[in-house]
Amino acid sequence: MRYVSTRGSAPVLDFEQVTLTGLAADGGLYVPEAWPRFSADQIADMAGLSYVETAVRVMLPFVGDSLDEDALRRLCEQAYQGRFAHGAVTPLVQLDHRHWLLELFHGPTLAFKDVAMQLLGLLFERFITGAKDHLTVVGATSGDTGSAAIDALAGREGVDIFMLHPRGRVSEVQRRQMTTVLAPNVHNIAIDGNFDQAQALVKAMFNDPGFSGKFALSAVNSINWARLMAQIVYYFYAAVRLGAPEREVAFSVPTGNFGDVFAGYVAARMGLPVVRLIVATNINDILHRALSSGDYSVGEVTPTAAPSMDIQVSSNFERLLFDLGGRDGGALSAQMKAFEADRRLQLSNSQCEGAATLFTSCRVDPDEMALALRRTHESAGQVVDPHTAIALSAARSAELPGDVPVVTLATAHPAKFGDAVERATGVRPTLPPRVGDLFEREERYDVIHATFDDVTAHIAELATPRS
Ligand SMILES: Cc1ncc(COP(=O)(O)O)c(C=O)c1O
Ligand SMILES: N[C@@H](CCOP(=O)(O)O)C(=O)O
Repeated sequence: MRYVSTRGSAPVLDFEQVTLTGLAADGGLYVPEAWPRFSADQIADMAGLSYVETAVRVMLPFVGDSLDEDALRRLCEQAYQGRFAHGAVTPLVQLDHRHWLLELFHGPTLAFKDVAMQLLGLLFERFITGAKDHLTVVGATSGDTGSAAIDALAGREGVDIFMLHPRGRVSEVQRRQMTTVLAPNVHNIAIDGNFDQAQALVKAMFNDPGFSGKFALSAVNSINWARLMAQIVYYFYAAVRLGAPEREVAFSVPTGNFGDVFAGYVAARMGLPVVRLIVATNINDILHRALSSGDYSVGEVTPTAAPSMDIQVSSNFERLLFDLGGRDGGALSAQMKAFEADRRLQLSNSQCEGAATLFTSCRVDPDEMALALRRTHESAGQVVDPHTAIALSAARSAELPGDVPVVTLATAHPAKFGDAVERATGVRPTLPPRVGDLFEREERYDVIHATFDDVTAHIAELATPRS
């Protein structure tokens, strides 16, 4: 399998290279040259498989010559056996005759990011063993990517991680999950700004030849293809358990950086019978505007009770536009350059029509989010987190064909957002014992101005240059 950049001019890479590279040299994102496709029989054969075996089947076509099947299986066993608090890794919970929750928060840091990050940490370890250069991982987080990446990489040989988070705009649990990890290779940076600024700084580091020439940079955000690849698995795992390939399934996904829902899009392109992907946003609704009217224009980022979705510029939307626009790297490069200059982009008719065949979007405001939290608690006895509540609200209002089952992705444990959950339901969710004495631990992080020069100077002081 070979990977091409959405902007058409970066080198074509294999899976190992793409995992270590992060952002493409032309500023684009890597995608597989073609989507692998499973037949209905191959999907039917996934019935009854464990999570690990499903993961091997789904990911094998993507890893090419970089890993053989046994090596991939060993990595999946290491990532998913024993690291997740539920034997099914991502269990399905039925809410009523039609609605299901796909619980993605049973990993070590209580959010869906663990599913991909546990594997990514192992892939980094395998691919950098024996490499001459020390890896400098740079990332931006609105709360969950940071803690999951730090858990996966803390203490690993040959890699340092620098994680930028918007100061005061993540929940206290999220912040502590990052800042109480005191391993010497972990460096937390709080910036005075929002997630979009943090993400723009990280992309600027990759795009700056001086900085990216000096350090062997890599990414843990969903700009890294390997992150998305690992997230495709749970769409197959859930849909097959609900009767795919004979039965169609819809998914509702709380969306910020468009990574999770793009993984669902890839699953559909691979042959999974996904009848609809519901893109649920909070009031930071650029994706809802883009999908409902073609208007992808950046507004202010407004802090909400679902802070991990307080995002306007959604990295992975570029991957969708590339695929929907006939995979024309030159044309997309021009479209994205205009977007970067003007902060607005109008989707073409073919992009709008292509998106409409699979995606539905919904903007959920704070009252609707709180109502969904309360109703889910009262009617199904389930306490969900604010991000999940947004997707549940969207799932219940979407118009869908027949009696197709609707799976809402439960992306975080409610205890990560205890205050918001308690306000809506009166119930204070407790942190599971596996996160231990989070509130007693010492915190360590640096506060840095959100400028390229300040942040890169700070990283340059601590990182190991290329040899
Ligand atoms: C709990 C939670 N839900 C939803 C999202 C949105 O996911 P994505 O950025 O992949 O769209 C995030 C952040 O990524 C998150 O942390
Ligand atoms: N919501 C994310 C933001 C980063 O998204 P990613 O999927 O691109 O890593 C977070 O919680 O950090």
